[in-house]
Amino acid sequence: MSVLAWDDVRYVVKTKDADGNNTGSKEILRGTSGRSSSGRVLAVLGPSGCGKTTLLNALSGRLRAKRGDEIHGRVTYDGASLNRSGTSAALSYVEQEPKFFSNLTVRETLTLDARLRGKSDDDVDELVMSTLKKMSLMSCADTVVGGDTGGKAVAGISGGERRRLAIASETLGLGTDARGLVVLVDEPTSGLDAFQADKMVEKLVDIAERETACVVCTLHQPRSASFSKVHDLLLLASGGRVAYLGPSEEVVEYFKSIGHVCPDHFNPAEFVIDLVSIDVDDGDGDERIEARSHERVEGIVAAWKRHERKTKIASREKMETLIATPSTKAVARKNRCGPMRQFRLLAGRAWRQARREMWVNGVRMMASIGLAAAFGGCNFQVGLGPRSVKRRVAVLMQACINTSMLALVKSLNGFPRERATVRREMSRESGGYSPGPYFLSKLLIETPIDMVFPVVFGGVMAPMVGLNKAGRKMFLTTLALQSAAASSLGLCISALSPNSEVALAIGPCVMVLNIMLGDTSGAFTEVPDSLAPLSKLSLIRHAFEGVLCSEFEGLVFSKEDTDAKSKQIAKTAKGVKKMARKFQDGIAPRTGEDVLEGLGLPTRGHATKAAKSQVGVTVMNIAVTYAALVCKKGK
Ligand SMILES: Nc1ncnc2c1ncn2[C@@H]1O[C@H](COP(=O)(O)OP(=O)(O)OP(=O)(O)O)[C@@H](O)[C@H]1O
Repeated sequence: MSVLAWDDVRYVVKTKDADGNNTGSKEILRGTSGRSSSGRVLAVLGPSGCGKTTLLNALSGRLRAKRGDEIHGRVTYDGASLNRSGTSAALSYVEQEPKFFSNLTVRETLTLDARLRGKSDDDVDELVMSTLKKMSLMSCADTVVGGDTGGKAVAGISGGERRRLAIASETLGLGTDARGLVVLVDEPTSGLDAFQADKMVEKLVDIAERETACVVCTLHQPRSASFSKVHDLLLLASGGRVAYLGPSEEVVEYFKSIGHVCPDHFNPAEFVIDLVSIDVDDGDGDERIEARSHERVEGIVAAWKRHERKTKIASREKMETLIATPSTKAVARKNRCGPMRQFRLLAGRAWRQARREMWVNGVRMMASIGLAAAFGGCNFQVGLGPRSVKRRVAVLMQACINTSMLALVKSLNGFPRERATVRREMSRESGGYSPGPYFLSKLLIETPIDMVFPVVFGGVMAPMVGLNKAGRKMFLTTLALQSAAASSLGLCISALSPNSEVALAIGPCVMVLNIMLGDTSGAFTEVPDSLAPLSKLSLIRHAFEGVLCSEFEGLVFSKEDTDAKSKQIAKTAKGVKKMARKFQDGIAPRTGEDVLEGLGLPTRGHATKAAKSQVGVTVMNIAVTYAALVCKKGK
């Protein structure tokens, strides 16, 4: 038998008021100790806010101390520190609200997990099938999981099925591992009806017994039938103080021995939770009720300390014996596949996810065509007269901004939500994957799809406006590259931001700065000399220069404007004369090269250079995103 033990786990956080001022500190766990044995389920029970989830996070090594917080204590498995590499146990953590890729079916999700754990193709089908059966997921095996992974929210499996899938996904195939298995499950029954909750507890007991795993789960108000199924119980009072730790069947007897008798036909779980709960004075003036419940809880905690002290010598001897026994399972084995295989598997998932989001892509396509029609309609056939220069420049700038904004918002909106799922998977000790294969597969699948929309937008708009046909190919290429550059900026901001709200707040501001620094030609704004070096980082600048050059190179202007608006102006003799004079005096440009010269841009081959700069900015953003993913892996 193996033992998961934790000793004197303390967690103190700095507290702040609503205005962010320090108000002191709060001791969430005040030295919690306990143990759980392999092949058994330990249920952590206690009133709301007593620290059950915090304890589970501490056991899994997920508790992250912010500045000023304190974490102490030791968690061991068979005497070796649990959260160090080379421990003799695989650790699986099942979150309260598990997140998955929404468009994959239950079977596909488990198949990918099995493959990421390095199972051979021959074993995968059998393993997935047996897991589906064991976790009662056969009826929904081919239903999409659902939820929201960044595209649109998808209807999928029920809450209970989702929880069972999470447990299956985290423990898949680990029973065949040479190491021990620790499964930590946070609130597996919350939100389920009593029958489903009972079934869930049965599954946990089954995993513990079949896989000889240490299963530790937090439970909310289990009904008597569920309570009788778990092997051991850890009852916590406020501050994570232990009120009982031992076999669940002995809890009633123990409390009887300290003067708290469970009435007949009463759910023992409810009885013990009530005993350690504080009856808060609800303002009816009877403060004695609250004082009495405080007194009762303090008495129970003190009684447990005395009881523990009495039994300590015996239990310590037992523990030392266990630690001294060399574990037959103490063979650390890396349970994952190589980066190339990870890449292939994750690219397959990214493609499936994207393919099944065709509805969203259809909407994006309609929006691109609609916007192009609006742009084209407002600037219909600008002609080749002197006035068309200004209109061309304006339309090109608008196209760059529109393309950038759409791509930026898409990645700001989607990536942080996808990261929540990916973070869970990456941090898995077994069957996890590295940021590199994930990120590369995402880029290779999604970027080409994202580039289609600006090409459609430009392809519809350009002939409507009457843009230069000779430069059309380069114009569309620049817009496509711009979409990739803006999307990479969105990924970068999302990866550096702590959450999607921060990313969505910062993203548009960064884009506005890009726009401000993007017009070095002075067509719309002047960039001060001091900020000129920064403008090299502006993705709008490179796109704008690219589309200007592709548009104006080789263009020859006519003497007169032929569009309706210009004809209207030309009706006045004064207007006609003014325009003709400008053209003769050489003030109005005669060729596109004149325009480019006037804007301070090279007259030949600059569009290709600008495209290279766009690629440079994109690569830089991707590199920063990758570095952030590596640094924040598992956080
Ligand atoms: N970072 C934090 N800063 C301040 N207080 C915190 C922090 N994390 C947790 N708490 C507080 O610590 C207490 C324990 O939280 P925890 O989520 O572990 O309780 P719980 O027993 O799981 O509750 P529930 O059963 O309601 O889910 C709560 O009062 C919570 O508000």
